[in-house]
Amino acid sequence: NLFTSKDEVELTEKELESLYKLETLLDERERINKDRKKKAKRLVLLAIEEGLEKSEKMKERQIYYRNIENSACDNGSRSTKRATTNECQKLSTVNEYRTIDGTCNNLDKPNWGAAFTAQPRFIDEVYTDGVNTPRISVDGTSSLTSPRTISNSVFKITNGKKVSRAEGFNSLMSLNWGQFLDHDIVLTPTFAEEHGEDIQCCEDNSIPISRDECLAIEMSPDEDLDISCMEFVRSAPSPDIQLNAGNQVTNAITSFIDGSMVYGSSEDEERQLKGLGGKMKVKSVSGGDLLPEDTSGEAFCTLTGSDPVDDYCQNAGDIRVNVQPGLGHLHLLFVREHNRIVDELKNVQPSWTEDQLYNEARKIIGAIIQHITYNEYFAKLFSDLFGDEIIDKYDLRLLSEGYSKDYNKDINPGTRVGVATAALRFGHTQIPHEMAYLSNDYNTTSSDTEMQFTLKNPHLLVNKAGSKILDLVRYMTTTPTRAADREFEGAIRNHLFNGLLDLTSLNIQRGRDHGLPSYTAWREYCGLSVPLSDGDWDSLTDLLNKGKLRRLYKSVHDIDLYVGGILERRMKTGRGDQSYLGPTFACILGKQFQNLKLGDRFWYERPYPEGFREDQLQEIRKVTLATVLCANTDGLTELQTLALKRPGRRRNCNDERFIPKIDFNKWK
Ligand code: HEM
Ligand SMILES: [Ca+2]
Repeated sequence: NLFTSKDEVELTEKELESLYKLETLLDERERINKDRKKKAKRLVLLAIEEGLEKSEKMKERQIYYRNIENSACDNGSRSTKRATTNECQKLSTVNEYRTIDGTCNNLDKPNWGAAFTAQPRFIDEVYTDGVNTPRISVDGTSSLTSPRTISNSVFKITNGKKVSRAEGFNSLMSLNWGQFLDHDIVLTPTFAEEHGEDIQCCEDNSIPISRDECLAIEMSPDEDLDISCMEFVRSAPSPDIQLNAGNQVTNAITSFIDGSMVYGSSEDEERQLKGLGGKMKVKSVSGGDLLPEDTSGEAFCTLTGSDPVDDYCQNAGDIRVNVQPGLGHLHLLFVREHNRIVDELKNVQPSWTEDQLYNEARKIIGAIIQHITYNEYFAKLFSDLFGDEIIDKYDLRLLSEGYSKDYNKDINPGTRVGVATAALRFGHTQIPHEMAYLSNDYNTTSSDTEMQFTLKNPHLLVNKAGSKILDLVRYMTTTPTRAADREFEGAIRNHLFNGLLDLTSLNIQRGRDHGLPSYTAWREYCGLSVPLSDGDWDSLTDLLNKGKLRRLYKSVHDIDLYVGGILERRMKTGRGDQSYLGPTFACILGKQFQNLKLGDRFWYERPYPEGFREDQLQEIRKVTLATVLCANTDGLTELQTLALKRPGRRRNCNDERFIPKIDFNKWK
């Protein structure tokens, strides 16, 4: 106790007044919280009767996941296979290598982080009926403003031009890395028709169709697009649904940062992708090895038709590989690196079997992806992703030598709903207006392809039998990303996948679909200041555009997490630069990536057998994205040391002072 009777302090009148004000404010806040809780409880009680009925109906209905029949489900039926600790103990490699579906990572909780489990939450779901009906305003009666109206008001480019501001310091590789990482930790399946076809939620782009699987988006009065209904299919409920809880959604892939987008998240996928001799399957063409062709005909991919020879749909460990060429390139890069590592290992271990080569190469690839993510993506971007405060608070710093002893089997590594549905989607602000090639003088850009024409279309990557990859890599490592701000390019805000679709509207609606609590609940969860009343807009000093928000939402407590998170002022890094993220998204992502580090038994800094021998670990610690790019890009002779940043100076790929190489003799 600071105030003992001896040194009791006499307060001035002004100080007394402030103290009194503070006490009143605190009382007021407590009352409001009590009221809010009471209101929420009443809603849940009201919903129990009607809601339970609905939840039963959802469970009974056969659920068909889009495009993933071949992975964890057989013939479209749901996989209910779950691992047990006993089964895990019987696996011969349980101490050394990850399973393909992420089971048995945690030996007490063998399904934590595994594919096809329910996404855990940081904060409980909020549904109006306690089950699956999207939330309404906290006033208890008004519905929330349409996501598209919000998008048109706050996410549109307003600088008079069509293109948003460039960041200047970060290369497009950083955009690709964010998406590649996202596709390692989460894939949320949506409903689909019985045979996998897309569900339609709007008739002729104008009239919403009434189906339980739909939440079509209403267009706004000030509309650029000539439609009055935007497609939106709801996420499929998780098989792990609890009778008396709200709807939960599924993660179809492993949450762990384990390279599942390279190898798949099920044995079936793995079998399809594995080649001979421990290597991954490739399509060998004159420009080098490319990703294998999708033969299922179900790839999320449309070819342009004008280029039938230079176009094909790729197959990889994650079904989203064809979403954009920069993402597809990273998939290809790590398949090439896997195959290169197998050759290196064979040199030093000529007697190893196919399986030994495959398993060890897969383990090294997983380690490299973890290392690049925490070392370069989180910490070395100009403007760190989180800022140093978050890096320290959430143990995100890597060791430069020795082993990590931080593994904690009580930490659930599962990708949280708030991460997948909102925080990690910050990356959508960085998407550029166009893609192109850059020639070897680093000056001449080929004619640009507007971004919307490169989506779902791998042409720029596979063009001319792979011989344009070098030009694409030059473009990706040199061109800046768009700023991580509130502006989103028309290519994704009006013409996503070259259609009439708005990614930011989808993000907001997905939050409501998944029962995400509103922005202020997340601030409270993160220990940040919270508005004291429904009308306390002034307390949102971290947000820009308060005026606009006031027109869009009835109460400060109605703001969608995605909207609040994007509009928040960005945090400062230790050097005084601006980081990428505001405090709320930084907190959500900080916690998630702490869980993915401390809750992963195979975290690469752990000792052998889960991790590596110490001398091997030192080799992995040297690797940068530039190392991997130099080793696997035909004709690339020089590159900056940090490929996620734009080049200051380019270094020779063979200069190991700047672009180090793994010494595989350590695997002897
Ligand atoms: C050209 C680039 C990109 C395109 C076209 C794209 C497109 C999409 C689409 C269509 C969705 C699903 C939206 C929905 O219906 O809910 C999505 C989800 C998502 N995106 Fe992106 N995205 C891109 C880049 C990125 C980047 C750079 C990041 C992160 C840094 C990112 C993070 C996410 C996350 C976390 C999800 C949720 C995944 C899930 O739960 O299944 N995206 N994106
Ligand atoms: Ca994974």
